[in-house]
Amino acid sequence: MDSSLEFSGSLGSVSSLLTRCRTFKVLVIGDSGVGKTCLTHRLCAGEFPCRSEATIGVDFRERVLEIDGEKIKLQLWDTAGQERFRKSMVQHYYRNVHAVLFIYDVTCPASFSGLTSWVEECRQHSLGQDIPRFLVGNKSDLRDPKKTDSQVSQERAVSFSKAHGMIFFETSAKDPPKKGTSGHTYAHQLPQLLSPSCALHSWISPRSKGDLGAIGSDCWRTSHDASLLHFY
Ligand SMILES: Nc1nc2c(ncn2[C@@H]2O[C@H](COP(=O)(O)OP(=O)(O)OP(=O)(O)O)[C@@H](O)[C@H]2O)c(=O)[nH]1
Repeated sequence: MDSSLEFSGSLGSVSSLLTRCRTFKVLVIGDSGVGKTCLTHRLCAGEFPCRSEATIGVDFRERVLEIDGEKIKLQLWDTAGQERFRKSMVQHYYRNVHAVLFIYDVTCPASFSGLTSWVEECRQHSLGQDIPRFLVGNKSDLRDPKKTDSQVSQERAVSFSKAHGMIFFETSAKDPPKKGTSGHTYAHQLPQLLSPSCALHSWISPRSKGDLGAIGSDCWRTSHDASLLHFY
């Protein structure tokens, strides 16, 4: 082989090694129909899908973010909410997870009550307390300030998130909220919520490898850009 070709070939593989980005696995769980597929689609494709069917097993969506000059790949695992579509795959979901999003539908109190079984599933799969957890109330575009009884109040969600060491926010995969509602954060801001500049940074940074114990939700809260988290 021509030696110059050989040389440029090896340079190519070195550069592909250098540009390979670190990948972070984010597990998305919650009852069926709360909008996990739509949210992950919004985050990765930037739009609300015109059609969405029940997820069978798991779907993967990826988004590359540049954080502190480094390219980071978020790999979102959109898991099935229906028990019959999860079956024996569940243990694979929990392997090497970097963060978990617990999703509920703000207009469906049953999906909020269902969160306890998702927390329990995490416990059964020995998810460490150092793994960042987010509580996400989806479909805030459907929130009606006049129908408070049939919706999940933000106070209730804040209290749940505190009890379980989660960061809470409401969002909509679809539309902005109606006038008169508050506390909304757009879905496309979620990558920032997961960004190393708030918490993943200290977590993934090689120099803080020995410091995992210090990375709890309080640390996330205080280091966050407060404008993204309307409740804290
Ligand atoms: N208005 C509104 N509808 C939404 C929103 N997100 C999802 N939906 C609708 O809710 C329904 C269920 O959405 P999916 O994303 O398929 O729900 P899922 O949680 O992935 O459901 P499974 O795959 O069964 O676990 C669909 O009809 C969506 O169009 C939202 O933010 N606002």
